Amino acid sequence: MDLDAVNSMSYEQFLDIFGNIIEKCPIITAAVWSRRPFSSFGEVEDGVHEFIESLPISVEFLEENSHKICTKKQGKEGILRCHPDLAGRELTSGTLTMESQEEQRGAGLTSLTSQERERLTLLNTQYKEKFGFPFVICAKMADKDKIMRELSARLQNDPSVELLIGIDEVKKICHLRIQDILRKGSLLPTKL
Ligand SMILES: NC(=O)N[C@H]1NC(=O)NC1=O
Repeated sequence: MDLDAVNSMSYEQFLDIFGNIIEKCPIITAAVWSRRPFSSFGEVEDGVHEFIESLPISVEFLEENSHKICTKKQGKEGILRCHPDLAGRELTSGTLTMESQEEQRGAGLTSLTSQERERLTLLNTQYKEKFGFPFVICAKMADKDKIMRELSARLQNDPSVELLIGIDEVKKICHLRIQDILRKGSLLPTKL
């Protein structure tokens, strides 16, 4: 299978293969299909990035009777909220997506000591209480020690900064998931 094969896929086939390149957000893949024909696999990724970037993040202040009313626009946060906690409930209950299961296993999160699991759970809870979305990091580019360190450090960030870091991590996860699909399906990219 090559780029021509991908370009000739129905949207159902495209979704079957690329539907989870952004965790539990097949709507993004479904939208990107409209951009065919792709002239490189990088264009699939560009389509994903553009979709994500088009989602709002800003906090708007409206004036009403001289009172400021804050209306949050939460598109990008929604993408982060589709991600499971690292070493969280879904890992324990076996309900992670195949991709996430593999990524978390690779980072050593399936073989934590009970002390490590407790610490990670505590940090994840503190993070979600502060930011309102889960801590997201590209697990394939980390190991359990790096994940703990980053989680502690990122807890200190400002919410607006943390949102951007989280979205950057989502893009890294997406890149590696596409690479994985290409490798497993012998879809070798000519330029990515
Ligand atoms: N919370 C979080 O970072 N989740 C993820 N990271 C990753 O690499 N795969 C995930 O599911």
